[in-house]
Amino acid sequence: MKGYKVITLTTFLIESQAEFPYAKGELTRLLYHVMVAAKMVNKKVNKAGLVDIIGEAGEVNVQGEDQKKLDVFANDQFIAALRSSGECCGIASEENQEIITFDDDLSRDGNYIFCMDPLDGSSNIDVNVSIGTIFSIYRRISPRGERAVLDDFLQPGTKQVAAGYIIYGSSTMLVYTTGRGVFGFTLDPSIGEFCLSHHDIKTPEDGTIYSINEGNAHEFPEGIKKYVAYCKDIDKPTHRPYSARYIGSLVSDFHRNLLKGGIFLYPHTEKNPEGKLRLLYECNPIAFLAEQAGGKASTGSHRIMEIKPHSLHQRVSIITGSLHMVEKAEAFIKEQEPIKLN
Ligand SMILES: O=P(O)(O)OC[C@H]1O[C@](O)(COP(=O)(O)O)[C@@H](O)[C@@H]1O
Ligand SMILES: [Mg+2]
Ligand SMILES: [Mg+2]
Repeated sequence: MKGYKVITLTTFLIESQAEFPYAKGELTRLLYHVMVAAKMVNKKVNKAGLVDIIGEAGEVNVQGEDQKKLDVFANDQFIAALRSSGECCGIASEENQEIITFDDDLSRDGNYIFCMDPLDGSSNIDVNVSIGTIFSIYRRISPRGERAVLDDFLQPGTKQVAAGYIIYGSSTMLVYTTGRGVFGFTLDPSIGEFCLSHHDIKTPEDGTIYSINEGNAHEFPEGIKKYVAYCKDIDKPTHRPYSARYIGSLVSDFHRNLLKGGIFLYPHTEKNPEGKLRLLYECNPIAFLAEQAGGKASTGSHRIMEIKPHSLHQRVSIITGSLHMVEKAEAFIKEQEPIKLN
């Protein structure tokens, strides 16, 4: 039987580390523990209907959302794995109001902080639609050995040393970047290993898929309304109308568009005047991956990764995906901006 060349994520992490002469293996160990937590969550997700992981946890999180049992389970798994890595001195999580820091000396000496959306696409958990985990890693700015502080987390996305997501779908994949391209690993259940399946992913500069929740269309800013209308126009030479695809899990919508070409938009609306998605653990990691794959990520007018965060759970508008499609959407938004008179 024709097999495939097995390059496991563990091997890949170790070999990539060799490219950094001064590396001490700290980031490798941290990413290794992310992989371990992903496997734990994957095991639960795969049998979500059979085990007691469906439904509400009975708590409301800092976002005012009802926490799902799987939100809490994933949060706990990642916190435990990151702690035992000894490389992580603090965590910002969608499910926790404040930053999580550790008392043990080993973790306090950790050089990295971790921002995470432990379970993305919560509204899809109970209906067997793909969901994910999103993460972003920074070097701390506070001194090693001390407790991590809020400022360690309020760094612009350009300071990320690594970012990625795990998608729990028809297969389970871990996709990440350390600023040297984007790589995808698929979990092979028969050997329990994430194996390299997508080398140096590049997203097409143009695509024919647009992803936006049109249920909010009446609240879209004018520029977004115009861009969505443009996507629906009939114009053969430019392959329009584009196809509308919206899963409602950021990870899954982004992943599809990353591979096929496309654009994902979640603009600000009356309901969410700042936008819905969170800068630290949804938009910044997605933006880093998009840019590393040759795509783009903006608020419509500003590069997401240049935003200086002011709070842990800050929300922003996001437009991300294929380069030319994002530029087109930005042009429609610019057109609608009031002309500034000097
Ligand atoms: O239901 P809406 O308003 O379209 O929002 C869907 C978006 O909200 C999210 O579910 C928010 O993430 P969480 O599930 O992690 O809270 C995104 O995954 C998704 O893109
Ligand atoms: Mg999310
Ligand atoms: Mg979430």
